[in-house]
Amino acid sequence: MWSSVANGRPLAGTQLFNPIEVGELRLKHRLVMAPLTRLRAPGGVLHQDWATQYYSQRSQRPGTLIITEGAVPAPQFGGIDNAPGLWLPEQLAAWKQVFHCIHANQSYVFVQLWSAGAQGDPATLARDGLRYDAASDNLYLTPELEVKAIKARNYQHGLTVNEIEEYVRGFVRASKNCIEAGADGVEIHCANGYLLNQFLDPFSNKRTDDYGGSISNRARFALRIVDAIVGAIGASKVGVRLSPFSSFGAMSGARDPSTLAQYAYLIGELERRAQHGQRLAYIHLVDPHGRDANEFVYSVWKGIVIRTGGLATRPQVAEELVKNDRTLLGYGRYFISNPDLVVRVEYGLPLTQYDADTFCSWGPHGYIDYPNYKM
Ligand SMILES: Cc1cc2nc3c(=O)[nH]c(=O)nc-3n(C[C@H](O)[C@H](O)[C@H](O)COP(=O)(O)O)c2cc1C
Repeated sequence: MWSSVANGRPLAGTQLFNPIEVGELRLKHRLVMAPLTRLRAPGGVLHQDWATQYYSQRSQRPGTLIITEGAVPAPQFGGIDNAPGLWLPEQLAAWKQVFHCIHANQSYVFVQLWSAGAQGDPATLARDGLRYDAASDNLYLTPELEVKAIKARNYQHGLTVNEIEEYVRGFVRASKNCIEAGADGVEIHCANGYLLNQFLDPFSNKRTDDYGGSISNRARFALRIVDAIVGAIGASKVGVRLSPFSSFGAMSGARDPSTLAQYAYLIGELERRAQHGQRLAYIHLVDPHGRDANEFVYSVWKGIVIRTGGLATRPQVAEELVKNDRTLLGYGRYFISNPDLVVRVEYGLPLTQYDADTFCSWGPHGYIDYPNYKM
């Protein structure tokens, strides 16, 4: 039923399997489950049985850090049907079960906080009486989104300063909800072309106020959110995800000459806060194919770094990256199809190939029916 791909090189005995401290947590190894949207949460409520089983399977190795799929702090943050939410009691009750089963495995969980912005669906938002938010008015990421917005008469809306403050409050409320429900922390999603990335990128941010125009202004929204969440739950419970050189979601990536400066500034600001006693748990980078571009992070940021992208089939790259003593490795797609990925990477066991058609489909197939490796 499932096909497999060779893995090959066991990473047992490398630094990947040495324990490490991340915030207040002591992980037993450095292989992290990257955030993976599965869109199986109608009304924003995770399926009680499937979701607990899914996360329980993937946290089976004690001491693993799980970063959850992107979760939406409030309806206005979304526009993506079946993404889990963080505002209703029934949504939080379902999350509570998930956290409980991860902890029962002696593993840990950070919830990814997601705001789609212009990557939300303007028609879905219009159906629910919600704005189609972004950094700037009518500056569509793609011609397809423009057509959709016009058809739905829900034109792209650049956030006002008051609305920015509403978002900040929404992020804080959701972070507190996560901690109260038992999560170990939250990851702020500033990557992959979603709302906070849209503010960072000069292609999608043409604002002329305090939130646009200069590198420091474009970073202001992300830093406001970091500071507000840190004030609410503490720096050691907060991570930030960035994708500096990725063009996913129509972002500029390596095409814009200010990308390196933009992210060096933002990460430098996070390091400055760290040196004043507010060190975040980690910075999580989505690596582009030529991953060397992200090496600058180590000269700016002195805390924990997670590197994600294409590592499952390239164990030699993983081995090289993890030689750095403050690096953890994130695995995405192959964690979907290999619930026991940690042991497979450890011993170089074959990997089950993932089925992309079931990444965001409905039902338990491709979600909780991938098997452990049979020795
Ligand atoms: C089905 C799917 C869903 C994803 N959902 C998210 C998400 O919710 N948040 C996020 O930051 N990245 C998301 N990603 C990106 C992954 O976290 C990861 O960066 C990417 O898959 C590259 O890692 P990999 O090569 O190990 O798969 C998703 C990727 C896939 C394939």
